[in-house]
This record gives sequence, C-alpha cells and structure tokens, in this order.
Amino acid sequence: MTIGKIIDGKAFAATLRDTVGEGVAGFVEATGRKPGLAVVLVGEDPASSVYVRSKGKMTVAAGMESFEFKRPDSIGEEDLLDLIEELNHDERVDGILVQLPLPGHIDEAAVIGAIDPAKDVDGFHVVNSGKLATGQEALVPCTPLGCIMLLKDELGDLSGLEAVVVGRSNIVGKPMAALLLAESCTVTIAHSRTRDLASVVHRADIVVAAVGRAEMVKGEWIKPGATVIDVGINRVADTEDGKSRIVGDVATAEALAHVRAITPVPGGVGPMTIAVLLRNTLVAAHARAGLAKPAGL
Ligand SMILES: Nc1nc(=O)c2c([nH]1)NC[C@@H]1CN(c3ccc(C(=O)N[C@@H](CCC(=O)O)C(=O)O)cc3)C=[N+]21
Repeated sequence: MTIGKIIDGKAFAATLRDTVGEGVAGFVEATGRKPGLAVVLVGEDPASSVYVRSKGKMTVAAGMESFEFKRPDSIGEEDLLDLIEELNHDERVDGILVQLPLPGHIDEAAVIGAIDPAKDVDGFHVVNSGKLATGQEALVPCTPLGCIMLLKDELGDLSGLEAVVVGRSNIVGKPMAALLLAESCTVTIAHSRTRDLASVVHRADIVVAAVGRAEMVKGEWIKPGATVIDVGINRVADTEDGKSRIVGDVATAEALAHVRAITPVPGGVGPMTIAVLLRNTLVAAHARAGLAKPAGL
C-alpha cells in the first residue's frame, strides 16, 4: 500500500517567517521604523494566552514591534471599541488582531467592524472580505492564505481542480472557498446540512477540512491521489495516559493510504497561520507607508 506525503507546514512556515524577516529589514531601512502588530486578548482562556504569547515571540523574532493588550472578561463593548479606536490612530501600529472568540456580551461583528481595514491583518473586516470576494487586492485571512500557499507549493497551478471545503465559517470556510475560486478551482462548500458528505468529499482533488470536529473526515472518503488540508485543531482526551492531545478534522492515519499529500495536526496549518499573520502585518505596513509590496510575498 502506498503512503501519501506529509506536508511539513512547520518547515514551510519557518521559511516564510525568514522571508518576512528580510522584508522587515528592508522596511526598517526605507522608513526608519519597525512594522508593529497589536494583539488584543479579552479574558483568560489558557489556550488563547499560549497562542498570543507565541505570536508575540515570533513577531519580535521577525524584527517587528509587538504590542499586547490584555483586558478582563468583564470589559464593556464601549471600552473595547475605544481601545481599537486608539490603535487605529497609533502610527506605530500597522496590524490589529483581536483574538476571537470574544465573551458573549460583546458583539464580535461590531468590534471587527471598528478596526481600520488597512490594519485588519486578520482580514475579517467586511471591506476586506468584500474585496476578496470581488477579486480586489485585500488583506486575506491568515489560515486560508496559508492553506493556499501549501497547496500551490505541493500542486503548482490549481486551475481546473475540484476543491471541496468542509465548513462555512467566516474565518476559514468562506474565505478559503473565495481563494480557491480565485485560483480557478471548481469549488464546493460542504457543511453540517450537506447530504452524503462522504460522496461530496470523494469528488475532490483538494479537500480542506475546517469543521472543528475531531477526525470527522474518514480515510475512505478521500479520492485516491487527493491533497488534504486539515485546518482542525481539536483537543481530545488521550485514554492511554490520561493526558490530552490535539487532532485535526481528518482521520489522518486512515487518510494517509489514500492521499497524495496531507497536512498533519499539529505541525501543518497552525504554524502557517502565525507566519501569514506576520506576512500580512508586513504587507499592511508597506501599504500604509506608500511602499510597494515586498518581493516574494
Ligand atoms: N482573531 C483571531 N485570529 C486568529 O488567527 C485566531 C484567533 N483569533 N483565535 C484563535 C485561533 C486559533 N489560532 C491558531 C493559530 C496557530 C496555531 C498553531 O500554531 N498551532 C500549532 C501548535 C498546536 C499545539 O500544539 O497547541 C500547530 O498546529 O502545530 C493554533 C491556533 C489562531 N486563531
């Protein structure tokens, strides 16, 4: 039985961060200042805190300025909007990321809508999603853009390929579909109401799984030779040692016998998300400074 390739997202992300680092050096030389990324974290969710810390470290390692704003769960929406307004006007800040999800009493759409689209390095503002949907230059959500980079690296030209995106979230599924369409794929978005998901997935040359359900996409659903991008990060109890581990949305061990290539979890899409965040911050900094987009990005 042949075994597919495991795509090394961690290594690809490290290379991308190096490229970003070179671009940062050029930006500093041209402007006399560092690009800056502001991350806003509301509440004390331990997983979010770990993730925000590693983002901060990688931001600094790439030569950029990192600003972190931690606010309690109890913060009112008005106070959060005031903070964003302040960051919108802070010349040292090129990128603003508000860690999601936000507490239930805060309107996420209102908060995202308050971010200056030129600083929206998550690409979640309707101005950026609208530009993406209509084929205009935009800041593009980090996870889907990272997935496209991995796919192009593996497959080259994607045009004409059959792509199935499982999941229809605003942060992954929908922008992923828009990007695949822009690459001239034939795109299907499947979701929880899709009938006979197995046979829909079986059509695909490219499967992107972004549903947030542990190992939901089974190996036998995958068409032989398909490329699978697993966006899921699900913490599950590991019965053998009582600890927990992280698995994706795809049953990877099963799928390996069917795929051409597949991203692992961890070490696949996750590291790309952070690397693209740095990339987006650098791109936003160049645009704000009136400079052309740096080479290779
Ligand atoms: N406004 C906003 N933008 C985000 O991009 C955003 C967010 N909110 N909220 C939370 C999610 C989650 N997220 C991850 C990014 C990288 C890894 C990552 O690097 N994971 C590693 C390590 C996994 C581990 O071992 O914990 C991996 O997959 O290999 C994980 C999760 C970004 N998010």
